[in-house]
Amino acid sequence: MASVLRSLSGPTDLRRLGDAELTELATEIRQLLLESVAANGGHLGPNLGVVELTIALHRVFESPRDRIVWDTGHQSYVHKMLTGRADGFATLRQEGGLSGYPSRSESDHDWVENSHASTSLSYADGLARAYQLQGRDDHVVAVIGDGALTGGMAWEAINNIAADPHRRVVIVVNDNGRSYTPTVGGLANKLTEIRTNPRYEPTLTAIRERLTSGHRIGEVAYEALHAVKKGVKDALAPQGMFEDLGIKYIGPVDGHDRTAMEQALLAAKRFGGPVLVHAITTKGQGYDIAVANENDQMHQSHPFDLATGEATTVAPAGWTSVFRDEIVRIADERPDVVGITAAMLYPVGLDAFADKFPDRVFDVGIAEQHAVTSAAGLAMGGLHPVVAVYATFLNRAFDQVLLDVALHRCGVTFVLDRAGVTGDDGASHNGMWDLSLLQLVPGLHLAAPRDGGQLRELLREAVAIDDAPSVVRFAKGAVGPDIEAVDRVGTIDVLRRDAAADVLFVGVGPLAQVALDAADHLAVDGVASTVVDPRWVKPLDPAITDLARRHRIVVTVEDNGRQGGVGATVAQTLHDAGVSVPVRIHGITQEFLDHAKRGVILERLGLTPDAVASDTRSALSGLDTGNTQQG
Ligand SMILES: Cc1ncc(C[n+]2csc(CCOP(=O)(O)OP(=O)(O)O)c2C)c(N)n1
Ligand SMILES: CC(=O)[C@@H](O)[C@H](O)COP(=O)(O)O
Ligand SMILES: [Mg+2]
Repeated sequence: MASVLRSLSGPTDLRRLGDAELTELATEIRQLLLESVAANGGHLGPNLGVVELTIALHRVFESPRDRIVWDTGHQSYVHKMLTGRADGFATLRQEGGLSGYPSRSESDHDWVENSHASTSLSYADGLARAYQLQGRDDHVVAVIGDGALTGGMAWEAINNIAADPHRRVVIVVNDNGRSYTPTVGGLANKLTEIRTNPRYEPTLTAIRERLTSGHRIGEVAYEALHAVKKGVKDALAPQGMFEDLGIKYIGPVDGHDRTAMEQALLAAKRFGGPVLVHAITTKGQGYDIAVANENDQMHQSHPFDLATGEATTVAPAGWTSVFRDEIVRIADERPDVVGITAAMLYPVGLDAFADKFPDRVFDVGIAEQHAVTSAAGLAMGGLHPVVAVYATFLNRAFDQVLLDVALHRCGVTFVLDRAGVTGDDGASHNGMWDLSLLQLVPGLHLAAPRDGGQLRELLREAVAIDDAPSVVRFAKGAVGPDIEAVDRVGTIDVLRRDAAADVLFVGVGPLAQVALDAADHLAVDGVASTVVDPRWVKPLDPAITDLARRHRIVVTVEDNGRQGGVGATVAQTLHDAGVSVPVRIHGITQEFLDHAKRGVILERLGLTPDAVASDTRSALSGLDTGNTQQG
């Protein structure tokens, strides 16, 4: 690793560096970002875009006494390098290595680990209120992207922060005009105007020259200029909106001009009340291949070749690509079907639909709550919306699913990508909640396809439901070969049927293959099994009770938290039907999982054929000795 970065033991060392060293530091940081993300994958574009901004932040503010909160946290690599963790970047996002997001166990400089967007300003408001009550004069800084600023929570926080002229919160808007794709919405349009309006700077220069060239140089002229400048700026950008709310606006500032950033941040630090610094940056700055990448400016990269920017590991056709193709076929047949994305058009696979039917796919920004309730509105208006989000991000819209969609029996289909263990992005990204949360929603239909063929079939069954919410959830990454059923009982697929079977395996989604392989392991010991895939895990087909009655034990396997998941639902269903067959529930332990590869985590959780077979063997022998332990 290079010299200036190596010489830093923490952010205070930044203040002894001169301009030349600081410029060299920025170069070295970019080189380390490129090397470590090319090797490990990660968020290249966002971090290349905040190099100067982060250096300026840590020179002006005194972390950790001053709290710096990163919204979403995917752009905190530079912050990590400047707070003593540059050496760790060889292990970025690896098991036991550096997390790709802030991590309290890594550093006292890190505060928020949740990578769900739009939360930073609420943390900042809370921290600042605490400081006010304790009479502390420390500073709170929240760095929020233009994308995250489209999230509803951000505006709830702004409403509160602006309420008190003494609330010492510095909001740094990192405005690069992009989430993955260009950020959308009225606010984004105004921010875009200020970034790209050629009139803005020459107009101000011309006014300043005219006013200062006349005889009225001095306060009056300055005030006139200031009033006109503000007038011009108001015409171009929403900072008047912020100031009208009670938040001082500073900017727009070139976020790659470290000196300008430091001046703006110093002014904000001295302001002593709610203040917003509007930084204009470029995602991918310093790596032209990223800047030129139309899809997402290398927002989230797999390991790649530095020379070409091309991924070095070609990801096999995944679940998302199956959905991407099938939703276009459905859209061809069903003019009432429309798509909704929360700023993730490509990652959720709605891009092909949007290309073919641009008027029928809506990007609402990072606004999942709005997405869900506006979908209810679309359904009430006679359309059939398909809301495509990552499973974990639906959590924040649970109330909207429950009471805006289900209560009104709206025909809305939710497609949950990245359901189950995702791994690399840490605890807040695993889609381990939906099979539990959605079990609570009256009337909702919930499907977990085991392969691509079932995804296509279940998606069609879902969009055919027009009087209730329907959900289809699938995992991150590669999709296995289709698993043929030997029979179908009600909505349940029978995948294996041994004669006089002792064990009934209930394999959910892609873990149906784990159940099949575990049955193979047991067959070697002479243990016979039936393996079923419920397909619709809600409502669970009542045939499950008759199937269970004919076995000595039921073993469920799912890629969701154990608490309240499919296994728990099966156990409750059997209990309610008076079927006393013991149930072994295999799922994700109900805890926050540290980052690691999906396969490593599944192994650690015992969601493998060996582990499931071994547990089943001991459960069966327990039955033989009279120990009928549920679990
Ligand atoms: C609630 C939620 N929805 C979606 C995402 C996925 N996501 C991660 S970063 C990102 C874009 C963020 O854009 P912005 O805030 O402008 O930050 P930038 O990457 O441009 O620095 C999105 C949509 C998320 N993290 N949280
Ligand atoms: C930060 C964020 O929420 C996403 O960018 C996340 O990294 C998703 O990654 P995948 O799309 O690779 O699952
Ligand atoms: Mg952005």
